[in-house]
Amino acid sequence: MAASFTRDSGTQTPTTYDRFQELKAFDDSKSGVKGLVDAGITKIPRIFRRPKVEDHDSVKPIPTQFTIPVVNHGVPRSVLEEMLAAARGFHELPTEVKKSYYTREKTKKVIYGSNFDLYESRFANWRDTLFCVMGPEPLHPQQLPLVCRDITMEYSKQIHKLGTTLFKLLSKAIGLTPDHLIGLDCSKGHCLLSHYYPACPEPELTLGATKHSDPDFLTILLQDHIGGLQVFHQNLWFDVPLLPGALVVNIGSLLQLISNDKLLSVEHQVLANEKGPRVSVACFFTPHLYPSTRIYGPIKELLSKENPPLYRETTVEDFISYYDSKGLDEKSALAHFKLQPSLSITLQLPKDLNRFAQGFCGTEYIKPLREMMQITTVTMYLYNF
Ligand SMILES: O=C(O)CCC(=O)C(=O)O
Ligand SMILES: [Fe+2]
Repeated sequence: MAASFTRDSGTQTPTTYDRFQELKAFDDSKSGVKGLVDAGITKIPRIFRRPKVEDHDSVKPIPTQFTIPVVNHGVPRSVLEEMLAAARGFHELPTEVKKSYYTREKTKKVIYGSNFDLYESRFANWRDTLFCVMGPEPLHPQQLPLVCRDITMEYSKQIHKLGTTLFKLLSKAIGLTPDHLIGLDCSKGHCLLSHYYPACPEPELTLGATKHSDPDFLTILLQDHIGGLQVFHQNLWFDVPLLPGALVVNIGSLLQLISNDKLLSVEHQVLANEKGPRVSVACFFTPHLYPSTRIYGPIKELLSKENPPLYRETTVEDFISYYDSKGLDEKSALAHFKLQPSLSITLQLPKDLNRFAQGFCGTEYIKPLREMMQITTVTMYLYNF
């Protein structure tokens, strides 16, 4: 029995409850957050309650100097509208139909679920998702639910083309040849996540999506007219303005890593809302959808004496499993891959080697030192005089 401890949001009163059992009951229902809303709940279950944080209150409208650049994307408006309608159509199918796609098995290409990190996260998000792996192996259309089949294939094709163009522009923007990022397989794998954020009876107590940066190269996001997407910039939350027909493009943390911080990923969250449902469709360009032996690290052509590597190299598997192990949490996973300057410490040891033997300089000493200074490498010079 995994009883855990939580704080009753708003009241600071500690309460204990069997969180695991509640998560499992929700998971076993296979009907997602929409199932709860359809059942007529008027209070959100405890598993969705977020701990109180201050930055939630500091939402500011975007000042003029933070306007988001707008460019022509070339995807017909009708394709965007049909994709949103079909995503909504799927989530509004009878639960019995959706259940056949409900799984936590990550190897499936079409997955309906709620909170991929349900058992790892500190609180569950108020949203359900249909996840479809679209490339590099073309998905067989028959695997898609009929209600969104044709438009998903078309949308995927158009967005993949747009993504390829963006990778060429981004390569040039950071001083590489146009095909450099594509040569690193940045556009090779892509998936679509059709999110559904049902109307929430207590929106201020939870979130549609917890603060995170996307663990991919690039995300192209289509959202409907409801709003709620916010980006974290200079320690403040900013609403992403709703621009009908626009697609939001976010740099993911893997592109930040390989560009050695020339391109920065953006932390974002989605507020829960009373007026939903809100629908969005995110396209992730990511290498974790197919077997890859590539090692990703800062691109050599971007490095110099003045620009040393800021991140260590990683396999795709390690990168994704680190994200998966901690869920869509509020800490940046990229910090885990950051190289820390190594530090040399000179210790003058007393002649009496007994002190050494007693652990003056043993692991008991080094471990807290590492933690305190957050360093990964300690070089020690031992003197004996
Ligand atoms: O629904 C949105 O606007 C954002 C979705 C998102 O952040 C994601 O899929 O990673
Ligand atoms: Fe995201």
